[in-house]
Amino acid sequence: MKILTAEQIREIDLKTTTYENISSLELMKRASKAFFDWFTTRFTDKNLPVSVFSGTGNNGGDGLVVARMLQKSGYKVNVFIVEYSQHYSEDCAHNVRRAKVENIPIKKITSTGDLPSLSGFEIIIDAIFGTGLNREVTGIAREVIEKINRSGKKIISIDVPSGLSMNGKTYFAVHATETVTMQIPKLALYLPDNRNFTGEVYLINIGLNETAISDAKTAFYFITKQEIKELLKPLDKFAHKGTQGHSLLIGGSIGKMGSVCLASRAALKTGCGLVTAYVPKCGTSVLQSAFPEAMVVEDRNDTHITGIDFTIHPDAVGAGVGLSESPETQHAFYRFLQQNKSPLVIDADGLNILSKNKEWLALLPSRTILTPHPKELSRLIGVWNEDYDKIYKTREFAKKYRLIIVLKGAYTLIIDSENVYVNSSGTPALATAGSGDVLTGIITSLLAQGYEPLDAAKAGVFIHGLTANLSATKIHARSFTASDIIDNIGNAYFDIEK
Ligand SMILES: NC(=O)C1=CN([C@@H]2O[C@H](COP(=O)(O)OP(=O)(O)OC[C@H]3O[C@@H](n4cnc5c(N)ncnc54)[C@H](OP(=O)(O)O)[C@@H]3O)[C@@H](O)[C@H]2O)[C@H](O)CC1
Ligand SMILES: [K+]
Repeated sequence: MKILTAEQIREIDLKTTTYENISSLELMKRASKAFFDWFTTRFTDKNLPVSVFSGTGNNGGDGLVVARMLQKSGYKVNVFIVEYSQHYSEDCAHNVRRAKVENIPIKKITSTGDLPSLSGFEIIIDAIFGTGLNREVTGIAREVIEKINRSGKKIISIDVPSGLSMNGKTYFAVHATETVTMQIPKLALYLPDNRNFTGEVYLINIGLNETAISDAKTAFYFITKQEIKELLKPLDKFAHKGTQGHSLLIGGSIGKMGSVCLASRAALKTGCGLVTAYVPKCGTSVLQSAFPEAMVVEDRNDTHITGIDFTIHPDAVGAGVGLSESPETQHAFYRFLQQNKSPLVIDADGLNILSKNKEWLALLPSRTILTPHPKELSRLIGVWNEDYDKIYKTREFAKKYRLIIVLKGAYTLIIDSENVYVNSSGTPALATAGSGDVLTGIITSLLAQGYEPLDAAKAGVFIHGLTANLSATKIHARSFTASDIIDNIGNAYFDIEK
């Protein structure tokens, strides 16, 4: 699914009205009806007093249409027009007139004295600014947003939280509980810096013209379940362990053997046929008892890896989990990188070793997958000012070394030399020890099964996140563990293939 800019969305609006011969008012009604349907399926108590804060543009127009629909269906609605401009868009002005005819309580807010008390409302619908925001919020609009943010009420933002910048850092905006955006994902809605403004983000279909959308060019994409369903290979009925790929996980050191167990279990649960773990001697009995399905090749050293030598021919390698950064391990890792030709995933200490030896990045096979969290990324590419800067620097880095970067976060990003993919699955429950080790195992397994690296990264990240969505009502987010991720990989496959 494409992620587009505000300008591109405005263009698609225009094309939709032209191609389908409908007015912009009709399109506004379509968008508002989609929001109304979303809202009324969640908030069924019509006695719940709702306040709609509308601006003077088309976002405000949406708010007014929604207010009219809510009142018509029996909800108690009050509209407050935040008159930050004397200029009303045509469609907004039309709906102000209609709302007055329909006796909807409307109050204009033009100065501080007009600020209403919010104590009587349970829900605030934020329709002050949408994607037309083009400068910092000041004046009465700022005062209203400050008051809304202090109210402690549930705030549902139409399209985007008012004040959210579409193409740079946002310093001030509505702190929405939920944001219900019109069909096209906007990058700003999925950036870590903006998490406090967007709340939970929902996409609603408003029937924009598909041709207009497909004509739009972008380098930003939103990974959807449908896309992953289409890229998953069917299981060959004559499959046997020799044909389903052989994953090799390299890592572990004294006290950090669990990471290799988790990565190895995850690899097998993701469907590869064979798993081998390359570990220091201290890890052999740990692996063999914790995860008997894995084969083990042990290093000559007891506590950490000092020479990565093996005779097997893995279809993919996942290296770095629990590896440690001891000098002998670094040297062993260097020699491994010099001779490795298998598709490769590098995580954790493997990334930190690369950060200390950046010239080794040139040894990585093309389309090697690195899976840093933001701290590990900053050690690789240096610091960044804000999320947009981070994305562009990461894409440059991916381009320079022909890599795929899986940048873990609330919305994990997958960045290669051209494009940026935003993962749509996952919950905060994934922020748990070993979650990254499991992701390494999942992606290594998909690589071993023959998926192209970019597909392996996208499917791996989506499946990893989906396990948390599927567990959300069964396992409390606080007690969701890395092993729960592994135990739910099969359920994720069922859910995707459904
Ligand atoms: N396809 C869709 O997604 C559809 C979305 N719709 C809704 O339309 C809005 C976008 O509406 P737009 O009229 O372009 O702009 P806004 O309503 O977001 O803003 C209104 C005007 O406010 C001015 N502005 C911008 N920044 C500020 C500021 N900081 N302070 C004061 N005023 C500001 C600006 O006008 P200027 O002339 O002053 O530049 C804005 O135009 C979208 O978000 C959806 O909610 C459609 O309803 C249907 C299709
Ligand atoms: K809004």
